[in-house]
Amino acid sequence: MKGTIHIVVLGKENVGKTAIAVRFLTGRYLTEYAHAPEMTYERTVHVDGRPVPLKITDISKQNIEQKSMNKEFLNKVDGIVVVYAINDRLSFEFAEGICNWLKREKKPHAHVPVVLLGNKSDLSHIRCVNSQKVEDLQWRNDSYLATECSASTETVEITKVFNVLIRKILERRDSTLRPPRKLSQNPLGSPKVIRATIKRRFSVFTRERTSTM
Ligand SMILES: Nc1nc2c(ncn2[C@@H]2O[C@H](COP(=O)(O)OP(=O)(O)OP(=O)(O)O)[C@@H](O)[C@H]2O)c(=O)[nH]1
Repeated sequence: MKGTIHIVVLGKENVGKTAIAVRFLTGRYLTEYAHAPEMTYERTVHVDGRPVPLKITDISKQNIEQKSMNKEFLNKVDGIVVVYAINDRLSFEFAEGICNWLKREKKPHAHVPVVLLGNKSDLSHIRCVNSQKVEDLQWRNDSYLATECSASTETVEITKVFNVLIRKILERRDSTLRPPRKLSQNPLGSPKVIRATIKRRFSVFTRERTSTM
């Protein structure tokens, strides 16, 4: 569909990538999900009352490694969610590895926003990754955000995260579509500015002349 936003969800196996995508798109949690190297879901969602055609691709670990060879991959995505589970240290290290890879590879696409999302926050009693949660969901460096959620217990937090990401993508897209600002007809500026500049220049001569008298 024209104007479709494409978000990819990356991360180690079993961290809840499918659960997060399904939770956001349907509001439901199913406990067991089919394990596939790559799943794509398409749906129109509404953000701030605006209909947004959305495609979410959930990519498994072995497929990410293949994708990293593919230089075209980042050209085609609008936003990235990197998921780890807060009770799985290795999944966090894997997610960090993806973020570092993205930093290196996406240099020409530095505007692609990335969310680092710690899932399974309902398992905080067996947490082994420090909390990354930020209540206000503020972007760092304008294109990076880290927070946590639980696909098993609630929809609100996941919806917030995706909405913040979609808003950021739309903002970027709208600003590139906006026509360039009209430059002033006169390269020197408006008549008022020109008059003020001339007056300033002449006042120097007047002062110099009076001081020699
Ligand atoms: N406690 C808890 N379990 C979760 C949560 N999200 C997902 N799970 C469970 O974690 C397991 C893996 O979830 P998936 O969504 O299949 O994970 P995935 O990352 O897509 O896994 P792959 O398809 O193997 O890459 C399932 O048994 C889910 O029920 C969560 O927020 N809390």
